[in-house]
Amino acid sequence: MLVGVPKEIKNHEYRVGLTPEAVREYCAAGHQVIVETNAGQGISKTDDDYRAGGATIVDSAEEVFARADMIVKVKEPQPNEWVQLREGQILFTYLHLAPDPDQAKGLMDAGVSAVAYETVTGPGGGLPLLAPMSEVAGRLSIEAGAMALRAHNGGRGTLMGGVPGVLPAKVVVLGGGVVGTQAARMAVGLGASVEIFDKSLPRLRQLDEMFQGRAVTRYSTAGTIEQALSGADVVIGAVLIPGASAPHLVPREDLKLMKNRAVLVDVAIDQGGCFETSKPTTHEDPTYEVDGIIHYCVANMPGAVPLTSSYALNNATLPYGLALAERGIAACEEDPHLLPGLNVHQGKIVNAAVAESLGF
Ligand SMILES: NC(=O)C1=CN([C@@H]2O[C@H](COP(=O)(O)OP(=O)(O)OC[C@H]3O[C@@H](n4cnc5c(N)ncnc54)[C@H](O)[C@@H]3O)[C@@H](O)[C@H]2O)C=CC1
Ligand SMILES: CC(=O)C(=O)O
Ligand SMILES: [Mg+2]
Repeated sequence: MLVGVPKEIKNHEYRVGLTPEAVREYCAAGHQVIVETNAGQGISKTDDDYRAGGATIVDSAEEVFARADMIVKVKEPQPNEWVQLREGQILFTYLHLAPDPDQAKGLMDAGVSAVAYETVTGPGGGLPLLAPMSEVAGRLSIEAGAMALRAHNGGRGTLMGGVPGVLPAKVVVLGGGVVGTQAARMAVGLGASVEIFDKSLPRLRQLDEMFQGRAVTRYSTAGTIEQALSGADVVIGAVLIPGASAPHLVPREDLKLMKNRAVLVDVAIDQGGCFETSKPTTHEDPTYEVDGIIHYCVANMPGAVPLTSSYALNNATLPYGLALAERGIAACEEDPHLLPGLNVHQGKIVNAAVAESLGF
């Protein structure tokens, strides 16, 4: 198969769909890979590094989209990319279609077969192609929250770990999955006081074991979340219902329960966000304020640490990408875990949770 890698074009997105090492694996398996010139610039990989892996470098994204049988990307295609996709072509990337009907329509109109990283499932449960970026974003969320708490950034001016004689910040984590666990680990490491909320009792039990009292767990209801908001300096939004738009766990009226200039970091923004007042922001202008509360809602957080993120992503996507390159879209029919990844095919949304969430 001819596999194509365009340079990412989303705001401050420096990751790349395939690393030179991954290109080498595709080529060793008998595939050809074309890479847009400078696609690896954000991870300090040159065109020569890609050539050494076996790739052919082409001058434009247009050429990649026109020639490749499968496009491997990181972020959802942007409007000028939708129109270059075509029937019979495979797109393998993050899509997050549930809160994005315009993109869904663009991909349906293009006729492309689009496999979304975030809805591929794992043999032991979980979302193996979302997990590595959730690890990155979870860890980054505490750095983002700590930065936003600083006075010159509009925040309350609380230091995460406090100092002897002064209380640490209180961090409330909504959702104790991959993002939430990594966020809690970083917050605990900085010495913050940490509460983790989830709806799954088995998950809360695992977290209780894991943190050994350094973070406390709470069952997630509207009432318990309201109680936690009043003391919070930073709230991390990390819930997920796979394929669906995130539930709004904090309505606007609850912002008044919070301390002035506290911070909300909505990692779940790519699924629409779990705070009513969230709207996607970019690395260029990551925060805004509503009712005295600072909101950080960057939808491609791992793009800020592209070296770590591109390698972590490729480690997870490589076997699935190779299967698609080998067997085409039939690989989805043959693998019950890759099948839920197929979101768009022959002009239709074919993942039930995504279709339902879009109202299609
Ligand atoms: N903004 C960004 O750059 C990035 C965003 N993400 C997003 O972060 C979100 C979380 O991802 P993961 O941690 O991998 O998901 P996950 O599936 O590992 O964890 C989600 C957790 O939320 C819990 N949950 C569901 N409903 C809940 C409720 N009402 N209250 C409390 N907990 C609830 C689930 O039980 C589960 O433990 C996703 O939307 C994902 O797309 C992930 C990576 C990067
Ligand atoms: C998961 C996702 O949306 C990201 O890594 O940007
Ligand atoms: Mg995202």
